[in-house]
Amino acid sequence: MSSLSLILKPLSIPTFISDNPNIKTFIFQRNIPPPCKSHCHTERGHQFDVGDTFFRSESATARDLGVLSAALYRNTTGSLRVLDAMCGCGIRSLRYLAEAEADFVVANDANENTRDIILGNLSRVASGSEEGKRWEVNHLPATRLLAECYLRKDYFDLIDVDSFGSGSSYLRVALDAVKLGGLLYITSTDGLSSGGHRPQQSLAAYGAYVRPLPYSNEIGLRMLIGGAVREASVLGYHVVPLFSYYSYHGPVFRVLLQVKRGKSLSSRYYGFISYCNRCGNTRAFSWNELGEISCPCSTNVKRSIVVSGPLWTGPLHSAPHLTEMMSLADQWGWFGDEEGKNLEKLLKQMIDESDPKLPVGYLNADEIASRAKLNLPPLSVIMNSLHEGGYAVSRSHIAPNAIKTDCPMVVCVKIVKHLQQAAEMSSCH
Ligand SMILES: C[S@@+](CC[C@H](N)C(=O)[O-])C[C@H]1O[C@@H](n2cnc3c(N)ncnc32)[C@H](O)[C@@H]1O
Repeated sequence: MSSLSLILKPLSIPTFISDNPNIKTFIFQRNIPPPCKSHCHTERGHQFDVGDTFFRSESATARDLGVLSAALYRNTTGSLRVLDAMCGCGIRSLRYLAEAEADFVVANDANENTRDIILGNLSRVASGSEEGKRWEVNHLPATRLLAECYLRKDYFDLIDVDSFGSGSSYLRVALDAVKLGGLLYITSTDGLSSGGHRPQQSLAAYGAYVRPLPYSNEIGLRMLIGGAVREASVLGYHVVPLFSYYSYHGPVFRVLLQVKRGKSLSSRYYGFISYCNRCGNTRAFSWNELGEISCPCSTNVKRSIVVSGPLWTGPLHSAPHLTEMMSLADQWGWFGDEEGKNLEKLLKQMIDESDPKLPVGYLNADEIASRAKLNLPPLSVIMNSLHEGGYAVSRSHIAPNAIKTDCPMVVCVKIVKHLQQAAEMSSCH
């Protein structure tokens, strides 16, 4: 220990910050949370330092969703070991420890320069210390860390992979290292592939040939889940999406999957999606029907139908899981402020989207308007009419200016025209 730190020892001033590594060690050994040093942020009441690490405050919602699910998992199973494979400044690890009360968290980031920032932030969790073995910090490439965990049979309840790009190269190793019944929180930021602009890339990453469809951001989620379904199936597992979340900041596609024993490559929820440019009809179908793709409206199938797949065609969320997330967030008092209201709205929309009658995709208001050749009334008015007509309908959390419905586009266009006529007639009277 340096003479300087010896001099400072009796003072043990928590507000003292020094670049001298000996003094820093002294502070950590006493488990006194050092104050935030630079680039301070606060999220859900936790103050933390981001330094020069990669951090986006816009990802707070994705972190909220992960923490709620982790806490629910812990409440159900009684334990929670988390591997935060790409932790940046360690904010997720901190929140899994403090809010979800994880028993143990591995905070990993390949970039060694993040170490001091992560250590500083995790030491803010009152009962945590590296020595106390409630958390540890690593700097390995995520694939290597996950493979080593698997080889040691050190399985985790929750593996969070907050990667850049398609994220597909982490799927197999993450599936290997997660417990059966455990959770995988995976990411893609590959908006070009979901838009259908790089079908070769989506084929390489997820085994799905994706072409441009009007609900590309939902396709991004289905592509990611489909890739996980395929990888899980190789290992004899299947995955169930507990929620799927799209954020236009990035864009970022995030999916929380529960991993279970038994294969799931059945045609029920894994197949192809076709969209007819002529009538706007979307259809999900299995590989058995690949030879007979058609649309009732179409005379020239080849020209007017776009097909993508294979992808996940099943539910994007589990409504019971989302309902539990809602009540936990409410119990934690999260819905009080502006940010909380947005989260509450998001969870409600996701629950509405989980109606099993709702098909794949959504109808964009602009597309309905251009097919009807008129300005649309508010979406809430259209949704009421669709409800009255006996159709299932909800908003989409993915596209604010769209609706999900089992009403075919042609019928929807007729309803909109009818609404317009009714509005014109009532204005004449
Ligand atoms: C999107 S950021 C993580 C943000 C963080 N999870 C959060 O919520 O603030 C991705 C992080 O992964 C790290 N990274 C990139 N490639 C990696 C790899 N192959 N293995 C582990 N970490 C990696 C980067 O250094 C970066 O900090």
